[in-house]
Amino acid sequence: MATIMDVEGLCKRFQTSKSEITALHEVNFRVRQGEFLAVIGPSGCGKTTLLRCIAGLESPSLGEIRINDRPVTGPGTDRMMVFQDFNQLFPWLTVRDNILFPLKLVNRGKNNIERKVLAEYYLELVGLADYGHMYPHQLSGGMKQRVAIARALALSPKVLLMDEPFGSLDAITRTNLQEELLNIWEKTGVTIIFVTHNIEEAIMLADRIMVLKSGRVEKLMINTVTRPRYYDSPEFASLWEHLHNLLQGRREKEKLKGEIKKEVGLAF
Ligand SMILES: Nc1ncnc2c1ncn2[C@@H]1O[C@H](COP(=O)(O)OP(=O)(O)OP(=O)(O)O)[C@@H](O)[C@H]1O
Repeated sequence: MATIMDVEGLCKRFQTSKSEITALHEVNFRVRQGEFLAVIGPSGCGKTTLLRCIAGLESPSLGEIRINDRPVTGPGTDRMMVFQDFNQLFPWLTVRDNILFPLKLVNRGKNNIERKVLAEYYLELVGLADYGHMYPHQLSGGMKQRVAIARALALSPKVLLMDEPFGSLDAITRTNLQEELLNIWEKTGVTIIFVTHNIEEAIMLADRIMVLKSGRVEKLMINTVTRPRYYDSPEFASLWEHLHNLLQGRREKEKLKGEIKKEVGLAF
């Protein structure tokens, strides 16, 4: 499939009053049209910064991000973001109006009737057709996240950026929403970049998994587990262990131990 996004030599530095923090070092990768890419890594490794750079909410210190060969220079409706926070909806608007508001803002749809049809379509897509009249405070966390997904998708983004969207949900709701997201992804064909701390979630959802460590791409690998995926399958467990070891740095430690042993052996 065609490449939709190129990230080339991306570096991001933040200047604080005391020091300079390099959140991303020379990050390079491509994303294919319709791909589901998961980004995992320890806290502070640069996952959110990477998404914010792609969203155009941060500008790179060096390097470039291109969507369909066009450099990203700021936010745009071709890249919509869904956050972890349940409070990303407008609390004074109903669920339906939360979806309609950005549609009106960017003038999507010919008129109000067409926009309402669009809003209903996306409410139905996320399983909330009967909840359009309700206000965010009347919804559960999982329902709020579904509205946020519907609101983002209604703008027909080329890339959906998701920053730990299910991170604050209980395990059962999280699993349900993962399944629903896969259905939505299949129906819409949207390209998704999904940040998570959770190895299982990355394996369950993604076509490829990027491991970020200290702002560098440690590994970008194809998810070889065949779909539909099951937590208790041997191939799932084997990839989980591999990723877990990568995140824990076990490989490097073992390599280092081996090298020390060799040196000690040589010395004596
Ligand atoms: N606006 C900012 N100003 C200064 N430093 C920042 C800023 N934003 C991020 N950083 C720093 O950049 C590094 C990467 O942060 P980032 O939020 O991208 O990590 P993360 O992998 O998303 O972490 P977490 O998983 O905990 O959300 C951290 O050291 C963080 O302190």
